[in-house]
Amino acid sequence: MPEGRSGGGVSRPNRSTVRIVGTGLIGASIGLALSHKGFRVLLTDPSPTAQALAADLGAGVVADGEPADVILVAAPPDVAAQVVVGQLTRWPNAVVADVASVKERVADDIRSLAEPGHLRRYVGSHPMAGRERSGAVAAQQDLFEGRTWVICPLPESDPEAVEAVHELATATGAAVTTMPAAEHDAAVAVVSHVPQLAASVVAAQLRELPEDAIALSGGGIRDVTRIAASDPMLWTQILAGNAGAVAPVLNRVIDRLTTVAAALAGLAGEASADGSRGAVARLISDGQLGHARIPGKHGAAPTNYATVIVPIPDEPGSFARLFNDVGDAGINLEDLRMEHGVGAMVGLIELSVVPAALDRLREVLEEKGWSVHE
Ligand SMILES: NC(=O)C1=CN([C@@H]2O[C@H](COP(=O)(O)OP(=O)(O)OC[C@H]3O[C@@H](n4cnc5c(N)ncnc54)[C@H](O)[C@@H]3O)[C@@H](O)[C@H]2O)C=CC1
Ligand SMILES: O=C(O)C(=O)Cc1ccc(O)cc1
Repeated sequence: MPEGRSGGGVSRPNRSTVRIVGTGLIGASIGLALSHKGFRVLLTDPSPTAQALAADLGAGVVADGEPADVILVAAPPDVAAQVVVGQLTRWPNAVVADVASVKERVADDIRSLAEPGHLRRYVGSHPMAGRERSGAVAAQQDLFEGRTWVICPLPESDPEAVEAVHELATATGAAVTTMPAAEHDAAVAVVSHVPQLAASVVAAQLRELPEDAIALSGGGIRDVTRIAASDPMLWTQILAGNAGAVAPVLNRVIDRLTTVAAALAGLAGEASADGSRGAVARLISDGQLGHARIPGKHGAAPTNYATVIVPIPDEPGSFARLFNDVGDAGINLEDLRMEHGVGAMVGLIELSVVPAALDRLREVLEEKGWSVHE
């Protein structure tokens, strides 16, 4: 799509070569997925080590001077706009997209830095998949499989450019949805940014806990705090970049917690207890209703899977034996979780299947000598 050609005359770009700028967790994961699908992937990162590592892991090749049809900027949010503008300027025929977790701030910065004529080649985007770890070493080829990838075009974005980014996102296995940047930012404030703060504040309570208290940690605290292991630098940038949308949601959370804290103080005898149990129950019940709305795999309607818990010995080959036994019986595992047993060398594997497969799963496992718990 050469600069200066606009309107109906824009030709369909050749999308076979993709450049990824920023080869950390997300950049390298995209590179792995697209390389696997036969795209030629070029890698660029200001850190020579990050760039070489991504190439070594199979995310693409380092080829700085070679042009690409589409450039995906997977740099940290606070430099994303400036990197996008640099790429739009350096490669006048390329579509340029970013994958930053915040969209309105990045779009505003691009608009103020870029030449207006370049904006038609820019498309904002955000894969709703990630990990609590950084760098190419944590990259996964299937990271985007079945996850949502949001595209936030500018009003100026050329439909061909949007289509090019749509095609790449789809090639990673993601399901694409399109929405304005402001709507995206309001949504991720609730489904991603406040959850990060909630995980961090709960995990922070563990810092001073005595060893024998921390030893009681089970599935609940692990589930609620998994993303507390995230990178503080990245998350400071994300939260600062979406501060306007996050602050009001956080205030609503604080209001609800304040109500429950007052109710519990009442029940503890420090104040009036009238209505206290109702306030506590309302919060837990509203949480239940909200939780039930989280979509299932591949964005499908929420599904209640049936689960069994299987203790496995902490020794080489146990996992493989269990999975082979399930696989040989033709049973599809929908999900699995593992907890480490306390005080014994066992792991507790929670296997999730569709309810109709539960009896067969239980039967097969017992036949093969596994003990099975509900
Ligand atoms: N971590 C996550 O779970 C998700 C992150 N994102 C977004 O993806 C982007 C990248 O995040 P991660 O891969 O997690 O971070 P990361 O820290 O793993 O990788 C970032 C990479 O960008 C490079 N970089 C730094 N400055 C640069 C510059 N000026 N130009 C080009 N590259 C530069 C770094 O050397 C590093 O290799 C961020 O914008 C983030 O908001 C989107 C979805 C999920
Ligand atoms: O680890 C998880 O479950 C996540 O949800 C990670 C994540 C982090 C940042 C994003 O912008 C999108 C997804």
